[in-house]
Formats: sequence, structure tokens, C-alpha cells
Amino acid sequence: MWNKAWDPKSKNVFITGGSQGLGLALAQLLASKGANVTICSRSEEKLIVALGKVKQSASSTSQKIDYVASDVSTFQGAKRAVDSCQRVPDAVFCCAGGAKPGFFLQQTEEDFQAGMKTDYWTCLATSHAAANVMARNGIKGGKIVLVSSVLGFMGLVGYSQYTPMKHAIRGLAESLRSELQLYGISVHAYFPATILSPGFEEENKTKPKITKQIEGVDEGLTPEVCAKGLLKGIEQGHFFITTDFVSDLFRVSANGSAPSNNWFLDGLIGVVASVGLPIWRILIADRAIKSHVDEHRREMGLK
Ligand SMILES: NC(=O)C1=CN([C@@H]2O[C@H](COP(=O)(O)OP(=O)(O)OC[C@H]3O[C@@H](n4cnc5c(N)ncnc54)[C@H](OP(=O)(O)O)[C@@H]3O)[C@@H](O)[C@H]2O)C=CC1
Ligand SMILES: CCCCCCCCCCCCCCCC(=O)[C@@H](N)CO
Repeated sequence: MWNKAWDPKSKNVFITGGSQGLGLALAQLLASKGANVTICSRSEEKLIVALGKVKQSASSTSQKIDYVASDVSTFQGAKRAVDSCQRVPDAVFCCAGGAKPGFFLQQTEEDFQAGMKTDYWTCLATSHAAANVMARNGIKGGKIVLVSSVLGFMGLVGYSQYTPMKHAIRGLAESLRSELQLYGISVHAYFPATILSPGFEEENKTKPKITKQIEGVDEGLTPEVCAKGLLKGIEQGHFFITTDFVSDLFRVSANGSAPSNNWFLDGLIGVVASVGLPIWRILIADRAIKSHVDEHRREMGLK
């Protein structure tokens, strides 16, 4: 497959969410491999600091390293950002996103709308702008990478504002993988578990105790480790990319008709998942939630 040969050297890459966390780590990694990188996020202040780090990581001074401050949750904002790249991007990484965890009963219409915008619309608007510019400029071997989450394969108490959007990104990735073959553009989706990023620190401020308890099994990976794993997945031509064993279990069990990464290994993982996941759900996750009922009702002041 064409994906296997992908080498970032001299490629023009555009990264949303490039000012911190996964997006910044990826920008630094790709710059260190010789790519021309444009990072994008809303806050110019954060971008200026991040730009310095990406420039330091670059392997040569001739690489173009830029930033563009734009809100990519609208078609206008995403198109403006993608069009502002000095050269048409060969690869676009949609890393912008973030959760505001909380109990379903307490979250507001604004919280749900913010989830749609921050998580789904940033991916939708960026990939729409990117696919148009790549296809219309005859870019060969273009690449669009959408960042979902392991919560794009499953659901967990406290994440109802976020999880459905990450499932939607999976649906978008499958639609685009199929359709963008028309233009030779390959599509990948990344499903990380916990990333130890500034966004994770932020979401922990509103995260219910029960959510922390259940997801605590997963110790998390640094943005740098995730960026490396994501790039490795792209080099291996994986469509659904995962970088830890727990996410492998959920990926394989929710694979549907998506291309698998390795029919033999995924087959074995599938056997472990079909036994392990129901046991985990019944004996660990749902049991923890049921034991939390009384405390929760008191906290919420429910009758
Ligand atoms: N942290 C985690 O545990 C996990 C995260 N993920 C996903 O991985 C991705 C990266 O996460 P993480 O490293 O934690 O990122 P962070 O939350 O630390 O950073 C998010 C980045 O996205 C930017 N951003 C947010 N909204 C917009 C917008 N509307 N337009 C442009 N840029 C925007 C932010 O900058 P600014 O605010 O300046 O715009 C920032 O650069 C996200 O999609 C996240 O949902 C998936 C699984 C686990
Ligand atoms: C044998 C079976 C074992 C199964 C163990 C299952 C453990 C569940 C881990 C859930 C991790 C949730 C990470 C959320 C990441 C995310 O997207 C948020 N942080 C938002 O940013």
C-alpha cells in the first residue's frame, strides 16, 4: 500500500491542536524528520511559544515552520487556516479536541454544543478544507489523519458530552477512507487512551470521581510516545491506529468492515477481547458504578 512508504521529509504538513499536547509533540516529531510544518490553534500566545519548540526540533534551517491562529470548528475558520499554508499540505492532522467531563444530568446544552464543535466540527471542517485543496491541486498521495479516542469505540460514565463526537469521527473516517480513494488521499484515524497532556489536566478539574476510578486502570502515555506511535501506525498503513493494548482490544472488537491492521494478530486480540471486555464491564466498570449509587444520589440531592 502507498501508506507504507510515507516519509515526512520535505512534506508539507498542517496540524490542528498544534500548540500543545499530542499536536505539538507530533509537530516536533515531524519537524525532526524534515517536514515543513504549520501548526494551528486558536490562541496566538500559545502558538508563538510552541513554534519556538517546533523550530528547535527541525532537522535543518531550510524547513518552513509556521503557525496560523484560527478556530477550525467552522468551515470558514478551517478553510482560512488550510489556505494560509505557504504550500498545499501533503498531510493534515486533526488533533484539535478536548473533553469537559461531568454527569449527564448536570451538563448543559452549551456543554454538548461545545463538544460537537470542539471535537466533531474541528475534524469535519478541517478535513473538508483539506480534501478540497488536495484534490483540486492534484496532490499525490495526500493524507488526512483524524484523532478520535478509545472512547470512539466504547462509552464511559462522565463522558457523554465527548464520546458521541469521537464515535462520529470514526464514522467520518470510514466515509472519507472510502470516498477519498477517488483522489488518492489516504485516511487514518487515531484512537488513543489517556494522553498525559495539558488538556488531560484541564478535564480532570471537572471529571467525576467514578470516571477517574474506572479509567485509572489506564496509566496514560506522554504526548511524545503517542505521536511516535501514531506515526508508526501511519508508516505501517494502519487505518485505525491504536498505541496501547487496552485500545487494541476495543478497536478489534468494534472493527466492523474497517480494514484490520493484521488479520492474524487482530484475530488473536479479538479472542482476548471477546472474553475480557464483558468480564471487565460486568465485574469492574458496572460494579463500580453500582457501588457508587448511594454516594452519588446524596451528592446530587436526589430523592
Ligand atoms: N488527553 C487525553 O487523555 C486524550 C485526548 N484525546 C484527543 O487527542 C487530541 C489531542 O488531545 P490533547 O493532547 O489532550 O490536547 P490538548 O487538550 O492538550 O490541546 C488541544 C489543542 O487543540 C486546540 N484547539 C481546541 N479547540 C480548537 C479549535 N476550535 N480550533 C483550533 N484549535 C483548537 C487547542 O488550542 P487552543 O485552545 O488555543 O485553540 C490545543 O492546541 C484531542 O482530539 C483529544 O480529544 C484522545 C484520547 C485521550
Ligand atoms: C481485559 C479488559 C481490560 C479492559 C480495561 C479497560 C480500561 C478502560 C480504560 C478507559 C480509558 C478511557 C480513556 C479516555 C481517554 C479520553 O479520550 C479522555 N481522556 C478525553 O480526553
